[in-house]
Amino acid sequence: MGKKSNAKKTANRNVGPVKLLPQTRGELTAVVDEVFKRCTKVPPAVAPGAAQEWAEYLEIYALIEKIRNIEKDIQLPSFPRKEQVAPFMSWLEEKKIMVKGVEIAEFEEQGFGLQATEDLEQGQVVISVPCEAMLTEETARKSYLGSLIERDPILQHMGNVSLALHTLGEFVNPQSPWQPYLRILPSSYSTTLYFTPQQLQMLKGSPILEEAVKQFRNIARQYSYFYRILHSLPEAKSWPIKDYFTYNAYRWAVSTVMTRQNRIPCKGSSGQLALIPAWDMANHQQGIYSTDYDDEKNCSVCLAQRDFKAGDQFTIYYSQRPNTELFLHNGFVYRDNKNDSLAIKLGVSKGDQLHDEKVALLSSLGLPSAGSFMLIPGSHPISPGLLAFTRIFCMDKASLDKWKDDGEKAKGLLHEDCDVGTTVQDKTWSFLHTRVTLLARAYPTTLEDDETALPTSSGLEALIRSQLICEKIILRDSASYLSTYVAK
Ligand SMILES: C[S@@+](CC[C@H](N)C(=O)[O-])C[C@H]1O[C@@H](n2cnc3c(N)ncnc32)[C@H](O)[C@@H]1O
Repeated sequence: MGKKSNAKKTANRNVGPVKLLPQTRGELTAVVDEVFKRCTKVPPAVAPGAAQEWAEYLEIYALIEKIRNIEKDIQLPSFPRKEQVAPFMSWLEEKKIMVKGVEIAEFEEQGFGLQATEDLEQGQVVISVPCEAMLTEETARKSYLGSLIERDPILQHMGNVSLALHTLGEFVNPQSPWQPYLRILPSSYSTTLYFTPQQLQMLKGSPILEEAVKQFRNIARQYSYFYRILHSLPEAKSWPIKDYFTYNAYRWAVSTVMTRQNRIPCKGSSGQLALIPAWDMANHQQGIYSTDYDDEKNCSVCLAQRDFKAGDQFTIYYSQRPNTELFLHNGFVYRDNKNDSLAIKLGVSKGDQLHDEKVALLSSLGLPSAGSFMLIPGSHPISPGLLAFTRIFCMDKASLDKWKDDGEKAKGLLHEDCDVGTTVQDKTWSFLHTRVTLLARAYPTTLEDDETALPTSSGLEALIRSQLICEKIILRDSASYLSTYVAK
């Protein structure tokens, strides 16, 4: 949760990177090549099953562990986090970053955050950050990595990857103007990139598992791809990033960007990703979005989302993310998340005799023929999209004919009180009930197991248990809601 402090380590910014012996470098390059080969192989025509994906993940994980072991002496500079607060505050002034009425403080498992030093009124400007102080896709292009970013297809199209390399490139460059900002960042994260296979296995049953495996593979691929570039490109020889580019360093940079990035407007385009110093010290709380961009002054502005009393934690509202996304992209879970949901994967089979009719009716409602449909917390757990999909999925030819030609009438399928006839409706409830029951059974632990274990868990285990509890509560409430219809 962005919390790990490196307070016990001593600052070693004058220590240069450790050079590997030629033989060790050769050994490392061979393992990196193997990771690259495995992560870039053309996927088979038929998607591999979960068991095969897991087996491949374990193989790539073992190779990455080998790499981490060879690279273990090449460490990023580390700085005791608390000691960076004073220099960071001076740097904010120098860069004309305005921070009024809040200061940096520690908030247990949330890591660093902001604390109100005076009463703040809703709508009051608390932080404003000029664009020139941020790390952005544009500053990445202007940095020493610019020539690579200009011609590399991945860096051209993936702003987050280019920002991650830029962040690492500046962190290992003692001359970087962003040093006081980069030194105050967490040294480790709770994103799934830091999970062991045993910890990932605890997520069995959760839709997060498949996504986390994909994410791990993507980052392993990117690491091996950039390793090969940085060790073959002639101009990279003098780049500070080259000697520090390890799997651990890349994972850190990717997690930094993943957990802190924001999109800011950019003339003539849809915007660009940025790391916004000081604003990104605020933790998340359910509420209203209160970050704005002042085009005239070219700065990001953060307003108080509500009244805060002196001493309160000053929080912002990140976005409408369900916990599965907060878990995957931000490394935390928000209990009582009003925007929570749990995805059920459904699709109309190509072999279904009514496939074309069903797909046509689904698309008239803007629904896909296959994809993720949501269960939501609360008294009506079947989201409109899930309800309409399942109704159409369960229709026979006569029902489909009845609904197909009138787009307006078809919209009624999104509403629970719409009369679709008892046969279709009964099938719908029964299908959903069975599905929800099966999903709940796919987890190796029960809701009670996780609730009992949570108070004595800590770190990543506590994070995983919290997520499992949120998912299982949605499933439990959905099953109980559906059973009232199925029992009738
Ligand atoms: C933009 S940073 C906020 C500052 C961060 N806490 C730090 O120590 O630098 C976002 C990260 O803060 C943590 N965080 C934010 N809001 C949280 C919350 N409500 N509960 C737990 N962790 C939270 C998560 O680790 C998240 O990835």
